[in-house]
Amino acid sequence: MEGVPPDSLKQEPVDLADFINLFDFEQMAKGKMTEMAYEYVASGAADELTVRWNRQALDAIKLNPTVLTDVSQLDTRISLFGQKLAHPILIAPTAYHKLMHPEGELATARGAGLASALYVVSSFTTTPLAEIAQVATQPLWFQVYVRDDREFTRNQIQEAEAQGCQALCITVDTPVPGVRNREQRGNFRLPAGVTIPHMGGPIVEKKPFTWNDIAWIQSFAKTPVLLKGILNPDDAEKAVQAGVSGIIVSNHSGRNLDTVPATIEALPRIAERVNRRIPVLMDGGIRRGTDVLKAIALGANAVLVGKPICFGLACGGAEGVAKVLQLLTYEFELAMILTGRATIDSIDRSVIWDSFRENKQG
Ligand SMILES: Cc1cc2nc3c(=O)[nH]c(=O)nc-3n(C[C@H](O)[C@H](O)[C@H](O)COP(=O)(O)O)c2cc1C
Ligand SMILES: CC(C)CC(=O)C(=O)O
Repeated sequence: MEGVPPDSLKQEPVDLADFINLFDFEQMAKGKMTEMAYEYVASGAADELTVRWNRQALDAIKLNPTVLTDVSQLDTRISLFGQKLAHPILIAPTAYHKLMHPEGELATARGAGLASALYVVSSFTTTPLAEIAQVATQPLWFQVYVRDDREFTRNQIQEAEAQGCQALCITVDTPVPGVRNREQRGNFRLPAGVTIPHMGGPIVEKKPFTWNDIAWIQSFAKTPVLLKGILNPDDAEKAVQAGVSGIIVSNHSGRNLDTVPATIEALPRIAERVNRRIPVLMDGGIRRGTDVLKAIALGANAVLVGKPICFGLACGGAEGVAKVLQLLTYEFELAMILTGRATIDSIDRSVIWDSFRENKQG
């Protein structure tokens, strides 16, 4: 697959009306991407146990609806760091969008605009931020992979802020990439002509990446700093103490350290520890409107979606990305109506069926 130009992607048009849920996109994307690109996106680390657990744990949670409440004024809006968002579903940072569609990140940004979604641009973007910013109509945030070279990192962050990115997500769960057997078997290589203008090169260093680096970034960052990839409540507490603006509970879609728990399992104890001092976001396996509702009920202020966006992009460019987000927001609205929750604030723990109590009462 080495040297495959992006225009070799199979770009016959598909009818997006055929897609009725997020799982449909993965099926279709398989036929639309090179095998190397598909394996890169679809795979997880090692035995992919955490990939499976992300979904299984969400599926295992039951809902406890309230009937006959007035949901005529449904309101999905949220506010994060003073930024007003139409709904709590964000585009997670994912690398190399030109592997998925010739228009790459430009199509993603247009799709985000069509679906009123905030887009977190990966530092492995294959399109310069300056070009993405020109087509974006919704807020952009920037995800940062911190390199050993501090000057490089400082310039990368300052450039992102200069291009209008409104927050920084520092990824803390990838000092080195995980054991990615499927990626190895697929002999992953960036095709000729596809570049990563904000990264300079792959993550090769075994970094002494610590809380000192976070303090250093905070010393010059002008926008809110979030830590992406927190699973341990003690780390969440350290993040609050370090004065970061927010955290993202994430296991990187099970792509880094296999056998860590599902994010929906880690979320409640992290939310409890943080106790609303800073926003807590979450990603990993969100595919259904009910998943969004469950995450918010268990303490998330917002969720991010990764793989389905990549598959939507592969299937239909900007419209594919938009369709993924529109299906998910629509399902989320239905979940709110059907559980009797008219606002995001009203989605609390009481919407989760308490199986434990049920068992005790026999
Ligand atoms: C193909 C792919 C590329 C990714 N690239 C990045 C990246 O560049 N930076 C990052 O912080 N996370 C990256 N992630 C992780 C996502 O930001 C996010 O944590 C995860 O995909 C969410 O889970 P989901 O895909 O099950 O929705 C990537 C994930 C995928 C699937
Ligand atoms: C280049 C990779 C490290 C990007 C990433 O985070 C991923 O593939 O999960």
